[in-house]
Amino acid sequence: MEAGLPLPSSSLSQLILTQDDLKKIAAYKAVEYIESGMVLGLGTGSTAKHAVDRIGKLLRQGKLKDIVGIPTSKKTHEQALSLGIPLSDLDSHPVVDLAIDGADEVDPYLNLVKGRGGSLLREKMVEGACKKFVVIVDESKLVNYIGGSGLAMPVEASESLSGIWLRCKAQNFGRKG
Ligand SMILES: O=C[C@H](O)[C@H](O)[C@H](O)COP(=O)(O)O
Repeated sequence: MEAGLPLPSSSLSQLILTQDDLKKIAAYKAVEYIESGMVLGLGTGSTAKHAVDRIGKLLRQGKLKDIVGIPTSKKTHEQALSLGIPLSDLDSHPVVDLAIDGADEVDPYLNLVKGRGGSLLREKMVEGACKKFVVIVDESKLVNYIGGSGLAMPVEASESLSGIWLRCKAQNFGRKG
């Protein structure tokens, strides 16, 4: 199905949408928030991929102009390059106008689990620098509580991060350094 909304209402009752169709519809809706000239955070995963495809198409059609994309993974970098989306990084563009990405879980308070696709750290860097963050999910990602899917929980570990944690802990005990 080509998810070019709106769908004709007469055929709605006969449509059976796949999970991928739903991802695409959500992704295309998010892309409507993009304006020419924006610096965009480009998410990772099977849902965000539809958004990146759509951005590439709108650029080719001349409906979007002067977009700069900041990818959140090597895979997204390669996809965007193949679509001709101009790319940059946070050093050159420390403020991102809008980021679009999927999520692994969303609870009723809009808390998220992200990173099951393996790009948690870069996503946090890019999406933490954005003015607006649009998260696109199909209903399979909705949970009553974080962890409710019962699937793996992405965990981030690095020497520098544990260093930060140790420093915070030391300060809590009233020590410096
Ligand atoms: O690291 C991956 C990202 O957080 C993805 O946005 C997340 O895993 C959702 O991916 P998908 O859209 O493929 O379900």
